[in-house]
Amino acid sequence: MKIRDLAGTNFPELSAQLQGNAAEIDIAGITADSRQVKPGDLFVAVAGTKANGSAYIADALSRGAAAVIVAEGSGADAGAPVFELSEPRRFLAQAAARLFGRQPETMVAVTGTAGKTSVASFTRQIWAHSGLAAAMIGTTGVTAPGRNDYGSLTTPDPVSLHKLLAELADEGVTHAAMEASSHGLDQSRLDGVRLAAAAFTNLGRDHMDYHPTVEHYMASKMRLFGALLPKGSPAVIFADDQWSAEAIAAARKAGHDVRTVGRNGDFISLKRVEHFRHKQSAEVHVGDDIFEIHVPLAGDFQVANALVAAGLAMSTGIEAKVAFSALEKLQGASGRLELVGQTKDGALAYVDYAHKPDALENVLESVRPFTTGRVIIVFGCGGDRDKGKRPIMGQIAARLADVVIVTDDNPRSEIPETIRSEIMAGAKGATEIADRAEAIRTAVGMLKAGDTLIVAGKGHEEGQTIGSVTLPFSDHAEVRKGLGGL
Ligand SMILES: CC(=O)N[C@H]1[C@@H](OP(=O)(O)OP(=O)(O)OC[C@H]2O[C@@H](n3ccc(=O)[nH]c3=O)[C@H](O)[C@@H]2O)O[C@H](CO)[C@@H](O)[C@@H]1O[C@H](C)C(=O)N[C@@H](C)C(=O)N[C@H](CCC(=O)O)C(=O)O
Ligand SMILES: Nc1ncnc2c1ncn2[C@@H]1O[C@H](COP(=O)(O)OP(=O)(O)OP(=O)(O)O)[C@@H](O)[C@H]1O
Ligand SMILES: N[C@H](CCC[C@H](N)C(=O)O)C(=O)O
Ligand SMILES: [Mg+2]
Repeated sequence: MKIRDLAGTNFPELSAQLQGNAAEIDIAGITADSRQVKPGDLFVAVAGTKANGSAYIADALSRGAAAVIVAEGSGADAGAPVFELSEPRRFLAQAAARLFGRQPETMVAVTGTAGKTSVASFTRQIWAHSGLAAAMIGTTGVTAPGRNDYGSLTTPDPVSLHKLLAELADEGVTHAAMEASSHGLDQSRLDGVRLAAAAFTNLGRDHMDYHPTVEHYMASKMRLFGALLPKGSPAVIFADDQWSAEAIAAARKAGHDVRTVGRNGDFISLKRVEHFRHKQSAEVHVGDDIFEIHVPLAGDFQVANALVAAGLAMSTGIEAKVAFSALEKLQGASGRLELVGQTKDGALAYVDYAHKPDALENVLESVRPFTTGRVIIVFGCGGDRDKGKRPIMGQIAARLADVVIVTDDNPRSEIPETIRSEIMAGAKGATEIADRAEAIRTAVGMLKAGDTLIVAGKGHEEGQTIGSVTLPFSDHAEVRKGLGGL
């Protein structure tokens, strides 16, 4: 594709720089990583958290880059076609969309602190139940007919994303639900994706290592409505969160068709919920129609996630009745309050992905009503991530669980003892067991009739990252091993 076609009408500042032969430069591919440049590629130099791509222009050119885009004011002149743009990240995403040129026809995205993976997965399942070829892209990777690929980021980088979307479209996938992380939104990873609808679940403390303030965090999430969703499209918003009003205001300001769900919702209005051990039933109203819905999953929050997913499916043409009947067969996303097994006398062992305060609080509160014995929790906090959440999570665990075991969860480059001691500072009476396998073994060994164990923080993850090495590790496997002897 010619560089002038990549610039299109969206980037007049680039078109203006493409004088004479420059406009005719052929672009074979695109990348923001100089190490990935192949002859004929366009290298887009972006400023990151660790490095600045503009330091790698010479590297990109030496590998055969046909042209380079840099941030305004970088003033790079390496004797090659180098063009300046005010928003190179936005260009990267839009240009990747143009180069790959196709995506599943109907795409939706969901943002929020907790529930994104679950909502994306449930939306895919509702579509699939309706006979559509549907995919989801998120923390657990890519799930589509004939595909179950592990992915490293919740929201992939734009070049990988558009390559993937083109592949999915070629495989016949017509519907795709994706997670929009705040990093992804802030870094314009989703710019260029054509969205039919978008959703917001909730906002709580997360990623405070990346966002300077909670307002910045919320504003990043609201880019989904303000910058990405085409004006007038359905914006499905969970109405019972303390940040719902803000999300509704942002979506209205952007001119969207706001559809609220939940107890305070007017699109899907939740009237009554009954929680059982492994499922919940609820009465919901949609206009004048009344439905009884059944969600075969534990955790109060799963009803909220199911309503957001139903709202998204209904916003893409699925009938309410069909969406709600699909909920009865929902499978939870891997490692989201997932019942892994039980002891002979019926104590339950769950694996969960709560790795932030609100999620931990929610999950502990969710299991209390059906726990006649003790609630036992095993968890840790990741290294190189928000340090402030550690004592808060310690306090929540100490307040809501009867037995707390603090252990390691991806210490990465930090000293594991330090992370644990920061959690322990808030967790009065907790026990510290560094080795996660031993911590799980110990907790499973404690289980008596009526108890519930939650191993939180890693969910679907299959490794433990210590330093820069990731060793194979699975909470599921360790829980099963422990239960094997009981
Ligand atoms: C903090 C963060 O989000 N970093 C992401 C970001 O990297 P960055 O732009 O900061 O990169 P950088 O290392 O500073 O380098 C700047 C630029 O120089 C380039 N470079 C660098 C070296 C070189 O030799 N040549 C070169 O061209 C890099 O390719 C990059 O384009 O963009 C990269 C490409 O898109 C991501 O891989 C990278 O994710 C890192 C690995 C990461 O851990 N991200 C996590 C925190 C994340 O994004 N998480 C969210 C939320 C998770 C959730 O809660 O669900 C997610 O969506 O996964
Ligand atoms: N609607 C919700 N409200 C509060 N907590 C929730 C909600 N949904 C899920 N959780 C909790 O958060 C954990 C992660 O859920 P899920 O993976 O669906 O969210 P996510 O937004 O994708 O998270 P992440 O950003 O880590 O990928 C669950 O294991 C559960 O503990
Ligand atoms: N996407 C999140 C997941 C954290 C999961 C937890 N196990 C940890 O390592 O902190 C992150 O990378 O911050
Ligand atoms: Mg997720």
